[in-house]
Amino acid sequence: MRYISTRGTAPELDFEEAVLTGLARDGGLYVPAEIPRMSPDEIAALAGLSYEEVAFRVMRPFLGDALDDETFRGIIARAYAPFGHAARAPLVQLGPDHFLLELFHGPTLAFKDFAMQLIGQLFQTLLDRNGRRVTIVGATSGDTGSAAIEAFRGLGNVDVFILYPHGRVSEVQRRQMTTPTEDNVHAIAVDGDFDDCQSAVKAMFNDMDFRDAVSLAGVNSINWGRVLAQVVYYFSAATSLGAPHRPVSFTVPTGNFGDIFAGYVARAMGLPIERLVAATNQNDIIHRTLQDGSHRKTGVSPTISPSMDIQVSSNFERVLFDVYDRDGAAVARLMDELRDEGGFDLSQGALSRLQEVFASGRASEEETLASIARTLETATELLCPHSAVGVKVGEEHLADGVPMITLATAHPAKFPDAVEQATGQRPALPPRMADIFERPERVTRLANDLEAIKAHIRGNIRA
Ligand SMILES: Cc1ncc(COP(=O)(O)O)c(C=O)c1O
Ligand SMILES: N[C@@H](CCOP(=O)(O)O)C(=O)O
Repeated sequence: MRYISTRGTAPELDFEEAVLTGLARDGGLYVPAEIPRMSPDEIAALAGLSYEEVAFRVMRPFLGDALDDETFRGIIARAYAPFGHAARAPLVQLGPDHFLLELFHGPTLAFKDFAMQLIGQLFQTLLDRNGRRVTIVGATSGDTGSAAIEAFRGLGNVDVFILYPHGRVSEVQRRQMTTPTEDNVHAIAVDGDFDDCQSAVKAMFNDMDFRDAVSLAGVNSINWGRVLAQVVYYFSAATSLGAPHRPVSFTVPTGNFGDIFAGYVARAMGLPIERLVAATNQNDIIHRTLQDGSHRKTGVSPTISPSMDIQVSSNFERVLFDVYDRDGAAVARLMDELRDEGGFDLSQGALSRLQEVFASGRASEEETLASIARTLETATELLCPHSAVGVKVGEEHLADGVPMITLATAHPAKFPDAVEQATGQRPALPPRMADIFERPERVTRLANDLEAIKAHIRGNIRA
């Protein structure tokens, strides 16, 4: 299995190098040279299997000879053992054709744990066997950072630095990043928004001296391994509702486009997905783009679903690569336009190809609060604001006879203020996290200044 860059000029890599490398050296994102397909019989055989077995069968074809089967099964088993639900990703019914896929039963209560727990185990195995160490630098709007810190805390050959936008994550999210005591993990509060943090991370990858000097690695969805691990729950959910014998649709609360891109990969592998619906909050660049092909940044505005407060959706580049016939030079031109002019227009052909697969919708702040309240009343399900955006948009895309599965991406207790505002109920954290508000915090606040951030990282890597 070979991996190629969406900008066409970086070296092709195998699975191990693609995962450890992160951003391609031409600034692009790695994708498989070809997506492996599963036959209808292979997909049907997944129904009723454990989540871990589905994970093994779905991900195995992407690994090539990077790991033997026994080692990979061990990685999967350790990754999902800490989850608080036997099904890992249970489905609950919201209405006759509407289902909710609960992805918040992992250690940090967000869907990020599905991939990050796996990546943590994968990195340990690959680094130990090669005697390597890396510096992970990540950007977060709240959930990726806490999941990464949880997955890598205490590891001897990994230092982790997480950049989050100061004042723009929930208190629980912040404390999940600032209260771990291990000296290999570092939270950095940046005076900026998530796009600034992500842009700093990409700039560090594009600075070859810095990149090589610190052995930079990435665990944002820049990393192909992150996307791959998220493909699995599309298969587990769809097969439990009758796929491949009947198609299903998914609605995905969307920010950086990583989660919905995983659904796109599942579809390309042969899973019969009729529609992938991107649900955005008022930071709606993806919704606007899918409506009329105009992809324009407008600046990030803070919302009650802060993890989706994103306007530069990193993984959109991966789908552009496909709808531009895998022409890396064309993708590089679009990305240059986005950087230099703040946006670009899709060709009519590219837009039509996107619209064959994707639909979209948005939710205002009021609609998000109403969605939380309504879902509690009609289905006794307490939603986080991101999942509420998804449910509102999912409801608008119900089609007779095709089950709609909306992804519930975080636990409501991570966003208690919004949930209380909508319902009067303040959701409790699980007992193991109950003392998070008493633990001391450790965080460095920095200006949105690339050189200052790099200097801080260099100065805090363990010898
Ligand atoms: C709770 C939650 N929902 C939705 C999203 C959006 O997912 P993606 O960035 O993969 O589009 C995020 C952030 O990634 C998140 O943390
Ligand atoms: N919403 C994310 C943003 C970055 O996520 P990634 O999945 O693209 O790495 C977050 O919570 O940090």
